[in-house]
Amino acid sequence: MTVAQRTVVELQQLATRFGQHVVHEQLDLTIYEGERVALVGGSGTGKSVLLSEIAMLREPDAGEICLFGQPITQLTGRQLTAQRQRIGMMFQQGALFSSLTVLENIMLPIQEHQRLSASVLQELAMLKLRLTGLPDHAAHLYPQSLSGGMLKRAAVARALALDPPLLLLDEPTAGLDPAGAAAFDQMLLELHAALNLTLILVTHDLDSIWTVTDQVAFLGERRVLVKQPIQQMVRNEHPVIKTYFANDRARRAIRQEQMV
Ligand SMILES: Nc1ncnc2c1ncn2[C@@H]1O[C@H](COP(=O)(O)OP(=O)(O)OP(=O)(O)O)[C@@H](O)[C@H]1O
Repeated sequence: MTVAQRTVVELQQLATRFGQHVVHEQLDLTIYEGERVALVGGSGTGKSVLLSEIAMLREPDAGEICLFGQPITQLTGRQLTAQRQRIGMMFQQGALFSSLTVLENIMLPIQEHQRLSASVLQELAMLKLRLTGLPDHAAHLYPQSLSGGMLKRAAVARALALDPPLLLLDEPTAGLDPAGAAAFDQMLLELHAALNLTLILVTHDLDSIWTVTDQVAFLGERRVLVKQPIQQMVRNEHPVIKTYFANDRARRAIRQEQMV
């Protein structure tokens, strides 16, 4: 007997417009529990906007968004709050409060939703901090004194504060050096396995796509052209997809030849 995969995100016939500018039209996308999905596409194809619609930070102009099997338009206020807690979001610049320490930043969402003693709150926040591989002393630092890599880990720790099963990341490795980006990717894989997460990341980082994701959703022509594993995507003959991955194809072909 096959077990039906549970959908975490289902987008049906989505439209997004800014005035006359149509970003998405009749966009469909389904993401299943446990998937590690990259949202990929040319600049301006609406990847970040789509991520904020999935995060319920922006409403689409038409179409339906179902999260964890529930259409969000049918949710009451309390149900919406509950649904929001099931989504962790890491913004491109980290978006931590500069006046708070890393630990205080992580504690903030927990404080908003749960009544806990100060010591339990701190313990929980420390747990998230350690999960992302940050050293304990980072807890008491302010965001501006962190390196780029540490800042991104702190942002992930905060996104995980409420134990969300779905983690969204907007260009997580942008601005990191190759070693830092590779270490970050490894951390994402470990978090995915340890916490049974569903991951959706907007990224232009081809190394991240190959390392972290098992599915790639390609945005083009105002919709998701295709969702498939990267191994198939790089062989896709659609002209827009072919152009996007042209350099990657060449680079990896050379690497494989060198390995023979
Ligand atoms: N608040 C806004 N007001 C007007 N236009 C917007 C707004 N937010 C996004 N857009 C437009 O929507 C389009 C999609 O933007 P988005 O940032 O999602 O693209 P993207 O695919 O993430 O691009 P990139 O890869 O360059 O980050 C762009 O043309 C952008 O200018």
